[in-house]
Amino acid sequence: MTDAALAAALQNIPENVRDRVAAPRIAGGVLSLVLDATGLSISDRIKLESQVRTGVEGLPGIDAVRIAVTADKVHRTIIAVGSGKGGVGKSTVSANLAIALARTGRKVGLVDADIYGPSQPRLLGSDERPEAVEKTIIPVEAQGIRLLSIGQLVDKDAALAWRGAMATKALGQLLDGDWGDTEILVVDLPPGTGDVQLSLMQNWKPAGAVIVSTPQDLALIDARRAIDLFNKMGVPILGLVENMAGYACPHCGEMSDPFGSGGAEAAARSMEIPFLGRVPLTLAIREASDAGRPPAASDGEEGRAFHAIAARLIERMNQSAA
Ligand SMILES: Nc1ncnc2c1ncn2[C@@H]1O[C@H](COP(=O)(O)OP(=O)(O)OP(=O)(O)O)[C@@H](O)[C@H]1O
Repeated sequence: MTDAALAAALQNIPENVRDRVAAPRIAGGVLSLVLDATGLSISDRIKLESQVRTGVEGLPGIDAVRIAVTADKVHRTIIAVGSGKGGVGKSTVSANLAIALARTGRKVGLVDADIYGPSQPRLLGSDERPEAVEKTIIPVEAQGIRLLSIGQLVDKDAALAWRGAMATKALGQLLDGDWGDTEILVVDLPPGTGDVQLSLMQNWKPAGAVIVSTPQDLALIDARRAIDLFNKMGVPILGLVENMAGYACPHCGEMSDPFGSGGAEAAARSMEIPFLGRVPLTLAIREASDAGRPPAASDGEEGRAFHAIAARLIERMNQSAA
């Protein structure tokens, strides 16, 4: 009878989730089994357990059901995106880099931890509010990536007034969100070298950092400071991105270099860090970004720089993992 009851119970579990069931047995009318929820988000895990329970509960020979849910830890690579000062396009680069990485087939998430200007919801054209299950926030989906932003949790002015402890607590909520099978988590940091940066490095150990700078000397001096901090904390610099490098005339497309050219690449060389590439200053990038249409999400000319930078970043990640 027990064998027959067990066979009937397994038959009643939907076929697409049967692979996740292990060690089923019936003893004293209690059906027990192990359910493998590896890679699933909390809400999908709850759905899976309920599907199995609904399938087997009340069948002849089964008085009670005990399900042990297990999950292997998904290996996740955290990439911090920092800059020495504000306004250099760190958020623009983070968003487009995350999208470009996702377009290579990886599962990518973006954490907007910039308490001074959480702009990712606007850049990704998403005004969806994330929900929470069992106090864990579930990222929203936008432009092929998953997103959690401080800007989704509180209004802009509230975040601006935060000091140390509050900002790091918020960072924790974002990073410990329900990222499911996300493989790469890009973290858009506030500019400079403050509590959020320190907390990220101490508590989440990013695999590496990408530094964004403009070609101006001043920005590069600031960038060096950010690089120093990552170095001191033992976080490898994956590379430097030069943003707003050269101005593309919106009429004729001709490039000019109001701030000189090659400065960031030379600086990267002198600091012995990889140069990941440059993104030109163009009206099209600004307009698309402001309209919530990140250039990297389309195949147009403007996205090309970001795709090339993502490809170089992947090479670097592979090298530093080897
Ligand atoms: N390559 C670019 N071409 C044209 N405009 C750009 C480019 N990169 C960024 N911008 C524009 O510059 C402004 C600042 O960019 P962004 O918000 O990404 O900078 P940030 O460094 O994250 O700033 P903050 O530190 O204030 O958050 C935005 O209006 C953005 O659209």
